[in-house]
Amino acid sequence: MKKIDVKILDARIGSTFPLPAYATVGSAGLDLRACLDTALTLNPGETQLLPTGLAIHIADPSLAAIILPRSGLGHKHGIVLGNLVGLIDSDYQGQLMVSVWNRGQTAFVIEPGERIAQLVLVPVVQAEFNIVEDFESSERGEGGFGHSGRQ
Ligand SMILES: O=c1ccn([C@H]2C[C@H](O)[C@@H](COP(=O)(O)OP(=O)(O)OP(=O)(O)O)O2)c(=O)[nH]1
Ligand SMILES: [Mg+2]
Repeated sequence: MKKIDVKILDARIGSTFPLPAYATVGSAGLDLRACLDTALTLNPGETQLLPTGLAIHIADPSLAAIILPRSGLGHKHGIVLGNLVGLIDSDYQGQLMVSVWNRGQTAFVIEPGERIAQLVLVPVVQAEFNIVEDFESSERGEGGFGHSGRQ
């Protein structure tokens, strides 16, 4: 398994709150916890930036991490991400932050240490632009945005 440097910024991580870990052998995501001192009420429509108590340094430019909502929180409680998806650059060394957005109709209470989102490591290809006048033609060409219909 790939090793990634992590700094524990809040002493509760690794003691009161477990360090993020894959829940099963096939898990893609590592759950991130809300490093809060007290419970936080997120009112309908409200967005808050929450600390996770962790910093990672991915270091390898061919990797990044994305922060995704947890499906249960998103589907059942309307708790998703204010930025929809978070992207963690391989050279970012600051605290992992989670923008939580209550897109639902009822207030939701986030408890200290609650798992609020998940982190997924993904491969990245960095590309440079090669400027051309015309592309070699493709089957799709410029068709897009539903040009092939719905069925
Ligand atoms: O949900 C998120 C999204 C981003 N970040 C951190 C890691 C990322 O590498 C950095 C910058 O994110 P991004 O490039 O998406 O934000 P920006 O608005 O373009 O800020 P910047 O000007 O710092 O690049 O913020 C988080 O901690 N959580
Ligand atoms: Mg940016």
